[in-house]
Amino acid sequence: MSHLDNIPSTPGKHKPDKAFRFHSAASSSLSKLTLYSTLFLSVLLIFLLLLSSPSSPPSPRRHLSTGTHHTPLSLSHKLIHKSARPRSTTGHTVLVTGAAGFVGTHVSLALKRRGDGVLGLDNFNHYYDPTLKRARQKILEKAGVFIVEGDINDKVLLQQLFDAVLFTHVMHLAAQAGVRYAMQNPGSYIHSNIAGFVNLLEVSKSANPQPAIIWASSSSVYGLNSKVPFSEKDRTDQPASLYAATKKAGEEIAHTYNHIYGLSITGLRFFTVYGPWGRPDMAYFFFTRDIMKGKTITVYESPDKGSVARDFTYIDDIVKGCLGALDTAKRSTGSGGKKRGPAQLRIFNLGNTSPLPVSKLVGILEKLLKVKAKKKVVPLPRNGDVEFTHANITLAMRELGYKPTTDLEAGLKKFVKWYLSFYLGSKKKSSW
Ligand SMILES: O=C(O)[C@H]1O[C@H](OP(=O)(O)OP(=O)(O)OC[C@H]2O[C@@H](n3ccc(=O)[nH]c3=O)[C@H](O)[C@@H]2O)[C@H](O)[C@@H](O)[C@@H]1O
Repeated sequence: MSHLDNIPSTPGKHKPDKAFRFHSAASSSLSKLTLYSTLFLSVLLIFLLLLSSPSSPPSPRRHLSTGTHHTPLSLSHKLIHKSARPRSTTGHTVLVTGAAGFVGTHVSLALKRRGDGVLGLDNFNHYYDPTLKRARQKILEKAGVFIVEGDINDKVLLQQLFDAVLFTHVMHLAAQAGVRYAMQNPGSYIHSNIAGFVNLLEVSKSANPQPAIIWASSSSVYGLNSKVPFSEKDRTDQPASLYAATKKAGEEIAHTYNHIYGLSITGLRFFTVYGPWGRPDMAYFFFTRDIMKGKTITVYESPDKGSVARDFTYIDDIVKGCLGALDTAKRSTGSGGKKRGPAQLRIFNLGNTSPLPVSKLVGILEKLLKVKAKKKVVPLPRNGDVEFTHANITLAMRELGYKPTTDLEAGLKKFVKWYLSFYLGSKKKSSW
């Protein structure tokens, strides 16, 4: 018989035996004293805890963070409505996630400038220097775009935003970007690119009316394909990185939400986007920094000693593609979580159609910076990078009116001008 057999399954039904009753009588006054002291101390402790902890009001009343400071909801609401209000009744009302990111900032500005209402959302994470994100936020604030600081995984926050504003569109650009970083921090890709995306779609599908969704997929979904140029009809089932796998998963998830809930969804496969206010984790950006500092850069070459190549695409061209996708997006057909009919589901390549070797990128930077790069050429490591990318953009040209016009040299010239002015205070001012 184990000691557990003496413990009653239901409190109060246990009848103590004689020995137990004797022991109880002898120690009853001591037990009472201990009990009262414990009770008193517990009450005191709870009281002290209540006094010291900040009150955490229920979610609808909590404060929305505006980035640099916390603003009460009432004040945020004013800013939110002002930012999200289109200039005319024909304008769109767009939620831009990842608004303080590279593409997010450019797209938000373009939308606002042409008269659409834009509300930004960004978590200002530290994947790369957040001071750059804060600088982009300042530019957006000047243009009248307000960024709510928060994560796409925060369902309560998203719900608050959707309750406050009837978004016609969501431009979903928040993501964990970067191909190589996926080996260091795989969880962040699942968190943002899968869980965060699902969360956003959940809130969107329940909205009434549902917004149309335009979101950033990636050229990396073509993975190890060797047939070029990459067409939307090609297979995308051999990703070379976890990053690519999460973007591919996003495309399948988009299909599900379109199928079940009638959400109109357009995915855009961006091809190595570069330009002013770009991402410091990308090669063109840190090559510039390192060449300027006289630091050695590592240039990858393919196993056959050929150069690794990318279909580098300039940011202004990408912005036009994003706006084209938004303007041609049809309405979602569902409302309040119920599908009412088939809805639009699209996927487009947004590339430049003229891939160039990374060695060419380095050559252009050397010329623009007037500095000879210290190069170390190494075989492409197994780090998630693919050997080449090349977009077929026929579909985007036809459906979105997409037509890239900036070649790598012209685009890098604008980038270098911005870089020198932003980081070194060069007198040659960049456009914004
Ligand atoms: O097209 C895309 O979808 C992707 O484009 C970029 O990814 P990637 O093309 O790899 O851009 P970079 O990281 O800037 O690399 C550009 C080229 O430089 C090469 N590289 C990179 C780093 C390095 O140290 N040396 C080097 O030669 C890479 O192999 C690649 O060929 C972005 O980082 C991804 O977020 C995006 O999704």
